[in-house]
Amino acid sequence: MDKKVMIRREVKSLLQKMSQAMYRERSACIVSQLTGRNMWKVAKCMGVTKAIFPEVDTVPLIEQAWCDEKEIALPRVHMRTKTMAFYVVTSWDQLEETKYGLLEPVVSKCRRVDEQAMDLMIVPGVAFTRKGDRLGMGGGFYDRLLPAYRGTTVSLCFEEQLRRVLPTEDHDVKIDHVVVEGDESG
Ligand SMILES: Nc1nc2c(c(=O)[nH]1)N(C=O)[C@@H](CNc1ccc(C(=O)N[C@@H](CCC(=O)O)C(=O)O)cc1)CN2
Ligand SMILES: Nc1ncnc2c1ncn2[C@@H]1O[C@H](COP(=O)(O)OP(=O)(O)OP(=O)(O)O)[C@@H](O)[C@H]1O
Repeated sequence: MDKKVMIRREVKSLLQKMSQAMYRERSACIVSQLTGRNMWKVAKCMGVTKAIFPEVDTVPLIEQAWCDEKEIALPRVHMRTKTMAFYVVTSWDQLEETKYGLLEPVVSKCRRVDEQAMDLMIVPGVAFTRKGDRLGMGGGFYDRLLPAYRGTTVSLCFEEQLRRVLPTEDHDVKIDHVVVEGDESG
């Protein structure tokens, strides 16, 4: 079996054991590690996805951003071109479930924001290394987006998602910071 497919399965089955309550609690803890850091404090406009299990839950992150009066933008994917466009979201009713099981902005209710205008991109993934290698869901969306992006990138990582090594390809873009569960926040 393809190595990437195998790792995605492994990580999912490791995290599947977690209860919903635990998932929320552990995610909130990782999010607070991020919000304690300088990169969060200085960020004015951030890109983030509505997480899908086993990704770290981003609900507390989105609500903290609203609290802190930071702009938060979510992507809408274009499957045919494998590209994404980001829209500033200010309340949950601006999101809708789309055909890929994602929760995405309703274009008519939100303002489009260019990726160049964002200063912190929270990049989703299934597995990471401390060096910033990332294995995603497999669309290659972020590998296409990130070369043109100039701001900081960060990913949120449960212990079970951390790997010593991951298979990499030439097009893969490294993440600047991986916030690993349980690490000292600096
Ligand atoms: N929570 C979350 N949202 C995210 C991402 C993510 O990793 N996590 N993405 C990160 O990139 C983008 C969406 N990535 C996706 C990747 C694959 C498929 C998917 O369903 N693929 C099908 C084939 C679809 C097709 O080509 O027609 C499949 O794998 O069977 C959907 C979304 C944007 N939103
Ligand atoms: N910059 C790129 N240009 C063209 N094709 C790309 C690029 N990046 C990735 N791809 C293609 O997209 C597919 C998925 O790539 P990959 O497995 O690296 O995705 P991923 O990083 O796991 O997913 P995602 O970025 O959506 O979270 C592969 O077929 C890959 O060749």
